[in-house]
Amino acid sequence: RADLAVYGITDNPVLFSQQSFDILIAGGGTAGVALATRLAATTSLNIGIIEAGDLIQPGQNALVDTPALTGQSFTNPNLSWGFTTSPQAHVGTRTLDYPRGKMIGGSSGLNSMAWVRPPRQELDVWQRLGISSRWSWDALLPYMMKTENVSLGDSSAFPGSIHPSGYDSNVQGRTGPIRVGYDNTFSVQRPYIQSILNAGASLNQDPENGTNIGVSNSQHSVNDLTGNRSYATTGYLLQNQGLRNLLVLKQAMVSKVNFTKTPAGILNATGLEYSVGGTIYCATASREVVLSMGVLQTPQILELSGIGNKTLLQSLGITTLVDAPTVGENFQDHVSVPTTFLLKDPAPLTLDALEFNSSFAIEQQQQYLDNHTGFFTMLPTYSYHPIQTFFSQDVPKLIDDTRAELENRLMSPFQKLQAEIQLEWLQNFGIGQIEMAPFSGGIPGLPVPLESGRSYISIVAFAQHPFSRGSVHARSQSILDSPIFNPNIFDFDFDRTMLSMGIELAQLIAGTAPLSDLIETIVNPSPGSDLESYTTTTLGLEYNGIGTASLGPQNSGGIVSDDLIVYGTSNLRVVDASVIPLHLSSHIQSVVYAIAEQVTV
Ligand SMILES: Cc1cc2nc3c(=O)[nH]c(=O)nc-3n(C[C@H](O)[C@H](O)[C@H](O)COP(=O)(O)OP(=O)(O)OC[C@H]3O[C@@H](n4cnc5c(N)ncnc54)[C@H](O)[C@@H]3O)c2cc1C
Repeated sequence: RADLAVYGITDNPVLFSQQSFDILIAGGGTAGVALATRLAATTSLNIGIIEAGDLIQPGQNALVDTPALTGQSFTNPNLSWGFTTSPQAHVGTRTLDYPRGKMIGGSSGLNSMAWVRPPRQELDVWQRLGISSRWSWDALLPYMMKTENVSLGDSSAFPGSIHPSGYDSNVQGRTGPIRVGYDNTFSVQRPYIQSILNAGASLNQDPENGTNIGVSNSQHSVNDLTGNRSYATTGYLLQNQGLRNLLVLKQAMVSKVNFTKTPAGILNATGLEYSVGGTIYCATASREVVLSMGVLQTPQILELSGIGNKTLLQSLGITTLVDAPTVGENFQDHVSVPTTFLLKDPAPLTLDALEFNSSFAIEQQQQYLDNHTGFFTMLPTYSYHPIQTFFSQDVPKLIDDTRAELENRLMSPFQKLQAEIQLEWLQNFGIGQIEMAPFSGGIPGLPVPLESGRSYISIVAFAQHPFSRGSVHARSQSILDSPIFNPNIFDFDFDRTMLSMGIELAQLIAGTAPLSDLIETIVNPSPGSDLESYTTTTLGLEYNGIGTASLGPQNSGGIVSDDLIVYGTSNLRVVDASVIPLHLSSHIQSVVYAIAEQVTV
């Protein structure tokens, strides 16, 4: 097979349309870039990617590179799509921001870099949903390892940790494209860790080995050689720029998948339609088309291409090619609530000091430039806990209440099965229900504002297995109109209860020595305030959305088969976070990369 006439990265839509591709990928994000680069490097297939965002070169934008600046890019229109939810009925009609990466590398260039391995049980349970063991822990582990290059670093700073001597090369990858480091800069995280252990949490020396319960030295997708983010662009694409069978078109919007129909009525994807500056172009693929546009836009493009709920498509004036009522349904994400505590003066140095102590900020900037370490590389520590660890007395009532809530609901068989599994998990000591993450510093925008010149610790609780299910659907026939996105937050009271427990747990940790010795007072929620209204105004999503083009049998609501092919088509595949059927007690980028790594064509 001849190589492409042009390869690398281009912004020329005409040149792109003239190439002979075997495979076209819509969306050059986390999964899209990982998949394209692997396929191009290991096969002779000609691969094209169409990405709406730009290429951000290493060193070009500190908001992408610098760990401690994570969060500042979330609403930056040059880097993020900046989606907003529909008004949320159960939280006072609030709308919430929902950032998604808009650049080559997608959300891997925007995210908070937590690198977490999900637990074995939570992947293996997919088989109960009718999904093949091809997606089990044992099957995915080699790919989770293949994507990572874990650097041991100096983790002796972490209280109680035996790394690197506890490092297990049977489960940790050492040669993959994404550089992963252990945290090595701690400020108030250190007393926090001692306090959460003193409050009853366990220490986990080996969280990558199938059980992630307890406190461990956290990993992040940060390159310890540069102190910068490691992501799909730097790890996969820029390392493979010489591949003559890979071409990326940047700053172009995919607007539709083109199909022909076989005599048997099966759709055959022939290529993609895309627009640049209002002009429509087409590129063709002789073998297959892959959708990797992420959890909100993959279902949107399916619908715009005629695959979705027939009634909805009719209302938008779109001809239905495959009636697939569950496209865009089954959305799940973790929900979170923050607490903040004012530290006594003189306080330990926190990230707040970068704002009010200019000599410290200059010193840290220099350390970051010289040694690639220090406060500019600092990210939150995270840990996972079953509710039994801290709230065992509440579990029986919680289960009864949730069961009663479920009995009154109209649910699809797929949802019912998921809910049954989640109920069982409430009695399972190996399933994390609450993630706790301490941030060294205050969080702006909460009801009680930050006092300048003072230092804080913030503790955020994240519910890992909400029962609520949301949806995302096309708003119109145009890809330029953002989809209607309803995460349906707190549709189940269970989810609210989890966050109330999270606030209680944060207060327990902050009230336990040695952290308690450092704290002057709790600031948010303010003492005596109404917790329900506090949670309503301050809750957030964790941006780990999944499930909108789910793996699963077609007759129970799955959109893609075990090989990720969309039902009703012969060669349209979805490879991104949309295919994950049931939420995991972990951040998910490591799983998204592994899914892309596992695809063979
Ligand atoms: C703010 C934030 C923080 C997060 N924090 C963490 C974390 O700390 N740890 C963790 O593990 N996970 C985290 N996540 C989740 C994780 O990053 C994502 O789940 C994962 O990156 C999703 O990968 P994806 O391939 O599904 O989609 P993406 O990486 O989002 O890729 C989709 C790509 O498609 C492109 N695209 C969309 N529509 C079009 C179109 N019409 N035409 C052309 N291109 C298009 C987008 O621009 C994007 O590049 C976070 C996510 C966000 C957004």
